[in-house]
Amino acid sequence: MSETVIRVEGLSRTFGDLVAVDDVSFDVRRGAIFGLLGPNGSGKSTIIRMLCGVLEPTAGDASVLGFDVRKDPEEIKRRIGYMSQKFSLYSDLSVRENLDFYGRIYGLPDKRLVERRKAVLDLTGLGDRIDQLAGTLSGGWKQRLALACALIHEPDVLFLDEPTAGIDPVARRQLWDLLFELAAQGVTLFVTTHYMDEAERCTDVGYIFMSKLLVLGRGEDLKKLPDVTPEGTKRLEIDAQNPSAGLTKLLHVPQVRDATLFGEMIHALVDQSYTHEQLAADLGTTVEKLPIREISPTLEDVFVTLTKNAESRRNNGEAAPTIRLKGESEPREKDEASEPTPSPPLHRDRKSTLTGRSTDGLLAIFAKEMSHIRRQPSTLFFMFVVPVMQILIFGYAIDIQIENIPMVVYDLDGRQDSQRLIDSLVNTRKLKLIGRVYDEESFQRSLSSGRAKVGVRIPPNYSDSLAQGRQAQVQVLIDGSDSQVATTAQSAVALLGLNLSIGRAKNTASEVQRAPARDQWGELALPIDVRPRMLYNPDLESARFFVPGLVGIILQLVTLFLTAFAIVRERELGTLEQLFVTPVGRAGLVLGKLVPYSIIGLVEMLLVLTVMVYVFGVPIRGNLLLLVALSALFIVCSLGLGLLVSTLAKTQVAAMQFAFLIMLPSVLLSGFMFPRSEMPLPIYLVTFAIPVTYFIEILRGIVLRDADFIDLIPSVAGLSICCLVILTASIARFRKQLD
Ligand SMILES: Nc1ncnc2c1ncn2[C@@H]1O[C@H](COP(=O)(O)OP(=O)(O)OP(=O)(O)O)[C@@H](O)[C@H]1O
Repeated sequence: MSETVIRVEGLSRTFGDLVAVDDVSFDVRRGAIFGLLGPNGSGKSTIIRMLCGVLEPTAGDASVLGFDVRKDPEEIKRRIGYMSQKFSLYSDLSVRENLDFYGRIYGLPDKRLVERRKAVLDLTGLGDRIDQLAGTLSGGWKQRLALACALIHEPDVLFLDEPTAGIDPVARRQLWDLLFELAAQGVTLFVTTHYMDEAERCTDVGYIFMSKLLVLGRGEDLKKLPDVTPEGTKRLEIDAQNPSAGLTKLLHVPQVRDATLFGEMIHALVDQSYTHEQLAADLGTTVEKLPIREISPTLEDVFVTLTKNAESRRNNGEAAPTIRLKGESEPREKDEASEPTPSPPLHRDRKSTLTGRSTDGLLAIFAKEMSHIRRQPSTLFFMFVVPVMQILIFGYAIDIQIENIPMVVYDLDGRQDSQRLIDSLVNTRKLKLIGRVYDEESFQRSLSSGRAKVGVRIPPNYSDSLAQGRQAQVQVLIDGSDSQVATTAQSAVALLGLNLSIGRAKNTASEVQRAPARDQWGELALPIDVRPRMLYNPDLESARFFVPGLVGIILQLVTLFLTAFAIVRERELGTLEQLFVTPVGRAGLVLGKLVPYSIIGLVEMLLVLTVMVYVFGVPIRGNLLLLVALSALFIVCSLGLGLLVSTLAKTQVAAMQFAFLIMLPSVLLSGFMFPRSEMPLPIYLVTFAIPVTYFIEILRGIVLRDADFIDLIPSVAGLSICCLVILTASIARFRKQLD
């Protein structure tokens, strides 16, 4: 008897209350083509996932090549190949890149990889298309590529989950020819399918219905089952003129136990005693005009009959035990003493660089990720051009220095003093004279139309009042609809009024020789001299304040979006599931995906800093190395956030929404736009949970104030805590999803 390669005993799997696989047992021998059939949702894929070591059984045991699916899933993954239901390779990589990626994932050394690549290309006939992008292959060729990738490491067992779904009959046949070739080479094939003709091609078949294995055996033996063609009955194929009408008639005939359409023919299970003449008469014709022949059942007949029987048994509350036919597929009696020993590898040369550590596959994933990035111009654009555009647009647009506020003057005095007042207003540079008006209505209208934000009315007696030492009143109307503009205008005119008044007061005091105070040179001076001095940003340029903060926001935006999308996209395409069936380690998977983006993050950071220094003229006063080191910490934190988003979002659209949800408070509450100290207490407390808050403090500290590490300890501590919490949460969630 041939060696057993897959052994399944009492295997069950539940998802909550749903029993997906119920007490299933079977054996598969080496070199067999074992077909598992069953309707949608009957549990076929769940069985495959358990056998591939990616889903833990709820009960029962299973082993593949002698390795227990619970204890040694990684050993199994190294030795099996898996081809999933839908195309789950990388569309933006070429045939060669896909093959090389899988080769490296399985740790094939370079020389071996070249040999194996050639072998699988020869087998699948893909050699001419080696540089074609996988996404541009037709359905049949895609499946060949999937098969080639699944074979690159010479697996002993190949699991194929509905490999021919959605491809044309010719491509289907060609794929089956390849499978026969593999079986002839000694590879064991485990195939699930809906197609009965494919079931006929299998050496052994199992039929699963509503999570239970109903029948198991060789196709030919199954067809002879008494349940399928009970004693005293026969199966006929009837070539009726009008098969549908004929079927309806036959279903009412007592001797007809069952009838169904097979293309243009009627297949009927009838009593042995029911003659062809009677049948022809029941169909309203004669036996000469009605070709009838006795046939043996097809596998479809077998499964349809067994399903009906199982349903009626189930309805009667009876158990439906698995029907097992003698043969290789029959499970052995469980023998505790003789635990199966791992089979010797079928293939000779299984050299591999796999270490069995969790970092296996890191380099392969890293290289693949870099290829994705290279291939996608939109990603490159998003990574390098968008940040520069953002910093330029935001840096210029977010300018809180308000100057040149439009002003109209209604000068009723029109003499030298009033002109001096107007000149002084313009000289503040906060106000810009856009016109003069000569009547009250025009004065009001220029404000109500929004043409001017400030209106200055100088009374007719302005010069006289000054000359006579009386108080001169000047009316200034300010449009308050934009509070920032209004406040600037208000303080500009108030300050100007005060300065002009002090000037006049000084002159008067000088004339009467009554100085309120004198400076050290004996000159007339103000009694109290307050001297404010601006540090770090003496000209109060808003670019200096905003641009370093922008660096932090842009860095978070790009790294967060890229990481979240890179992982969610892979999940959406099904390639992540495909990767889980390979020996790639968890750390290898996570790091392989994150490291490229952290490198990109750092490069991007330097790019944005360059724009900051050379375009906005904001020099970095502090230590650049310290800035880069702390930026690296922030990038790790941002990547962690991306990973977290990828564990929460199932689709790329959802990832986008989650990422925005994170970005909004980062922009509005981090102190980037509005000072945190002005926020209400509850919101202020929330700002401590936003990582970019600390990074903006660090950036402003190093860039503007030459802050050193000691100055930054509180921010570094805050950022480190955020980083730790986010990474722990995201890695824990990500790991759980891998299990
Ligand atoms: N991760 C899961 N969580 C919850 N239910 C699941 C999960 N995976 C599978 N199921 C359920 O288990 C049952 C069996 O699913 P399975 O995918 O194994 O069926 P299948 O026979 O392969 O169907 P198909 O031919 O459509 O692929 C289905 O009802 C399915 O909804």
